[in-house]
Amino acid sequence: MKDIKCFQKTGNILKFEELRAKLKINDKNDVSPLEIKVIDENSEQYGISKETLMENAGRAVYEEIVNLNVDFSKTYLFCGTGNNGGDGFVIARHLANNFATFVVLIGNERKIKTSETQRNFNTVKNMEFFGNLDYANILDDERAVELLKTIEKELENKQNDHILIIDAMLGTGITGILKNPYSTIVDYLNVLKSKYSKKLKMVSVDIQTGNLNADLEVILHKRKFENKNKNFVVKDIGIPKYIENMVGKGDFYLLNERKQNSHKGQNGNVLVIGGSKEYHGAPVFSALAASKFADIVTVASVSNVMNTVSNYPELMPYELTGDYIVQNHVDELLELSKNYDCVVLGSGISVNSDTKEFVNSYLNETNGKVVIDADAIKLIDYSNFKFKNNFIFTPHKKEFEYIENYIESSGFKSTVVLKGSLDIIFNSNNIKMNITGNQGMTVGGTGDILCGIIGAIYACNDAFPSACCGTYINGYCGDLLEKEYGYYYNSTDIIKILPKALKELLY
Ligand SMILES: NC(=O)C1=CN([C@@H]2O[C@H](COP(=O)(O)OP(=O)(O)OC[C@H]3O[C@@H](n4cnc5c(N)ncnc54)[C@H](O)[C@@H]3O)[C@@H](O)[C@H]2O)[C@H](O)CC1
Ligand SMILES: [K+]
Repeated sequence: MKDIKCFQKTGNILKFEELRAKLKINDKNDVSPLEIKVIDENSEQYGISKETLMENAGRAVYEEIVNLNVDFSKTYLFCGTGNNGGDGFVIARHLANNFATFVVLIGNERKIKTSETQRNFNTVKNMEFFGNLDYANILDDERAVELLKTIEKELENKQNDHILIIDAMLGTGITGILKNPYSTIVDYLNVLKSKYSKKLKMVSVDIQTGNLNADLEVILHKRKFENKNKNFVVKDIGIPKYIENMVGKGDFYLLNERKQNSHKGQNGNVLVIGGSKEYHGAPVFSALAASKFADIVTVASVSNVMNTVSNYPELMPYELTGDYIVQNHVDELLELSKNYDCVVLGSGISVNSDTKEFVNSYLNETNGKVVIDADAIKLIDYSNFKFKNNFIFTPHKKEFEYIENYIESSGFKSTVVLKGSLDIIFNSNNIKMNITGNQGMTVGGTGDILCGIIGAIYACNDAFPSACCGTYINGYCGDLLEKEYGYYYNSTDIIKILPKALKELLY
């Protein structure tokens, strides 16, 4: 296992708590299978390993079995090849020291899904070798029925004995309807349960498999939307609370997969609106960053910016009249925006009064996705502004002061990335922090790059995961560069290393 990074105390951690309190965001009670996958992955990165989680999970279920206070004459563990089965192997290890234990693996021994499950499976096999437990492998219905018949005989013959079935077949990884031999096993077990309700106890690990009529669900870490049993207990498996607040590699599971066999434009069209007579580099940084991820990136700006854009054939130019982007351009740019999945607005746009009018009219009228950065944040007339849910703001500390007063209002529907040594990403329902990045990133242009990356991801994804993953990627690029060059890198280096970061982080 890799080392766990130790966080440094920064002022932003207090800000995080303050914002969380203001937004009244509590820990979630019920989670989806995808959310649990994110938590597991981030736990590995920032807290405890998946192996330890599996050990804690198995141990927690074992303790619940002991709590039943029944002297089982035999315990059977039905285990799948995924991590739910892995939890089952851990339980078997604990059970076998106290009860007659029989482990059943459903599926091919060579197709065990993860290293942590494999490790626990190997131990079970060793225990079989030394006679500490019994083991059988089931590949089809026929073998399953044969074994279930022997269990039925035991229930018939031994009048006063109790038998325990542990369901470690499938957990959060189940997709679609139950396949054979699982469905045959579940149906048969349900028949046995109805015939021998007193003598047979069935306990499900995490989630009961299919419509298994379990006596108890021992749920791990948090309730899942799939948990249906009236009898359940939620067991802690040692995931530190802060993990759920961290952006990590697990968050990338929340992004849509890049479309295979796709044609141009299906993986995002981004329009960057920014730049002015004075600032020509900023929108180009945003656009170049976006172009590493999106299919088509256009820069709409004034002629001065077009000169810079023309050095990069990967960018499409759209030239506007005059020296600044102003109110006169509103209709034209609203029309142009309709051809794009996401607009990145603000880099280098400057702060004159005509531009202010443009920014306010444009944001008032657009219904599209917009990432709002830099000067655009300063120019908004907040007293007449709607924080729409398709807006992502990317302010630094000073720019955030414009927004902060509005976040408690019920009309606050936007997503915000508050940049800092510890970035805080939030909307009205979620809040997370990101710790990638380093001092080298104080160099000019990193903010422009950040909003470009977020815009490109947002073109094909939801706002909150886009904001989280974009922020993580930007800092991750800095961390890759720091490893090689210390703090001696600039924004062009970040853009150059972006493809490597994307390759490493996207699933
Ligand atoms: N934080 C936690 O809560 C932890 C939970 N743990 C346990 O891990 C499982 C989830 O494990 P995973 O490997 O993702 O999935 P499964 O074990 O559920 O199996 C997936 C496996 O099953 C096959 N499959 C999927 N659908 C079907 C179907 N309809 N019919 C038949 N077979 C199916 C497919 O091959 C999949 O690969 C969680 O529930 C917990 O028990 C960790 O141990 C600790 C942390
Ligand atoms: K299960």
